[in-house]
Amino acid sequence: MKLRKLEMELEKVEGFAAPSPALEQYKTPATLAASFLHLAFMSGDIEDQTVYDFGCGTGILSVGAALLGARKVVGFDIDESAVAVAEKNAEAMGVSDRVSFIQCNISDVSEQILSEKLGRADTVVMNPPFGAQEKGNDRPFLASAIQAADVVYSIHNKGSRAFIEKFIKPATITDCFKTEFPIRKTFDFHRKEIETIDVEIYRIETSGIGPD
Ligand SMILES: C[S@@+](CC[C@H](N)C(=O)[O-])C[C@H]1O[C@@H](n2cnc3c(N)ncnc32)[C@H](O)[C@@H]1O
Repeated sequence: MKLRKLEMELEKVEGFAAPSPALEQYKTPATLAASFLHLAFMSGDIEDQTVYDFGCGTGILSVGAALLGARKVVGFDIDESAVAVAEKNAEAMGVSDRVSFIQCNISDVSEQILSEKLGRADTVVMNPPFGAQEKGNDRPFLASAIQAADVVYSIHNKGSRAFIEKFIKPATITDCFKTEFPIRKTFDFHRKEIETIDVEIYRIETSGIGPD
């Protein structure tokens, strides 16, 4: 599927009914979600692959991965109500045969892999909390992602490279793409209708690190 078509499809994905600031529930805009997934697709990390979406929210990245030909997609989110919307989105977008969702804390995913409930994926895609509400909220996402798949795509605040490089060792960053994230006014503390922040998309190779 071409980038523009994917973007148009992802515009149809419903967002959070009552977003939580503590969980940093910002839906990734369709333009950014489409270009993020397209990057992964062009590197051969989506089509025919098993893809996990960490902090899936209402499922925009899960649905997009399925539209780009992922064999199987599993989205994980701590918020039951977000998972319920994600399930409806997958159904409405005609991909529910290949996409499922699990309500859990992301820190518990490697335990589930260890207990073989899940197994490892080929690729993790994620737009984790940036730690704007509580510093370090992105850490459990990175820690679980490098255990869960061979390749990880993750969106972070501009200037995160040194921290990520150190945190994920012995996994390595293979690519970093700079882009913008337009965040619509979602919470009372947001002053502008749209606040655009500079972000970086990282591609990480884990060389098969798995749960200990
Ligand atoms: C920035 S939103 C991204 C949502 C969605 N992936 C998207 O791209 O639109 C981050 C998501 O992480 C989820 N989240 C936050 N902390 C979590 C945790 N400890 N375990 C699982 N999910 C968590 C939130 O509920 C939220 O849906």
